[in-house]
Amino acid sequence: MESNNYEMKNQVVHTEFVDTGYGKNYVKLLQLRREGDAHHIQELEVSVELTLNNQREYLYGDNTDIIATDSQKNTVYILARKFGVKTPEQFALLLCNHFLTKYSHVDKAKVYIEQAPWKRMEIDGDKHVHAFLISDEATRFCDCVQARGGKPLVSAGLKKMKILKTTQSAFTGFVKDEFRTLPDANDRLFCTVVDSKWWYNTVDHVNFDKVWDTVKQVILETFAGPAHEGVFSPSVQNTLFITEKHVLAGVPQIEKMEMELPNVHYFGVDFTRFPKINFENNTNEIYMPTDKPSGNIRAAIERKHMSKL
Ligand SMILES: O=c1[nH]c(=O)c2[nH]c(=O)[nH]c2[nH]1
Repeated sequence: MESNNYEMKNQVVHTEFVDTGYGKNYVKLLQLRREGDAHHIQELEVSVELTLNNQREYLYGDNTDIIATDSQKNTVYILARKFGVKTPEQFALLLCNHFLTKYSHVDKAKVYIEQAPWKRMEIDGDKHVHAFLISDEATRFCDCVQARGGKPLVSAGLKKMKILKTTQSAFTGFVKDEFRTLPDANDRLFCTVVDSKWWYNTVDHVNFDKVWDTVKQVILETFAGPAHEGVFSPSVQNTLFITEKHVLAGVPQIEKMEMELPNVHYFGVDFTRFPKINFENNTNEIYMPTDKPSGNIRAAIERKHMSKL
């Protein structure tokens, strides 16, 4: 990065660039592919960022090297039209490769894509050929970063997936001191909003759609357990770690995974404060959903490559 000396109010300030980048955010596109009556859609929001090999536009107001963010936006549409969008990851790779090969003064290209969660409508149990419904179960996203001369680094993720279970969750045995008021909970509700991201160790022959579905299923199964028994969770921390372990065990192309799980609290309402009310003898349990504050638990794990000695 270029360094520069700037004289300001008779003082010379020495600075150098730590990082630069510019691009177009949130370029929205919908791809429609018609296969006879069967139509397929893919809606994406694409953000592009380029880093150039010099900073003359910042330093001197010299724009000769700037590939306008407007041109970057056009590139998104042109490449989608020319090559089609197969998966968000494949499209991010295509864009990074394009910017690095077309412009020799681009040092690094970064693309972030979010996919709109359209699902095919079902009418009378049949999948509709051309009608869709947005389902915000989870948001799929991916990231691709490629530096000149380097391999593309692709990560993908799943966020905003809210899940809840009503038993098989406990939290006991934590620090007992003068700051503690929370009692041990042997059986509590467990609700979280999954935010996860994983990094690929290869981009060759990866079925990105299949991996995304697999990771989502592993997260759900590790949280919920078998349909009729469930699985016990001693803490959010332990469930988070076991989920990441299962993902790395199940998908060899994933090198590293991070998750952030807020602990969305559901507090029991204290009905002993209403001594004059007769609540009958029933099984209604009433909780108070509390979105803030929430606990927040996060961890990232990566493969440890053991030497073969
Ligand atoms: O699973 C949990 N982990 C914590 O660290 C924690 N802290 C807390 O108050 N409740 C919980 N639950």
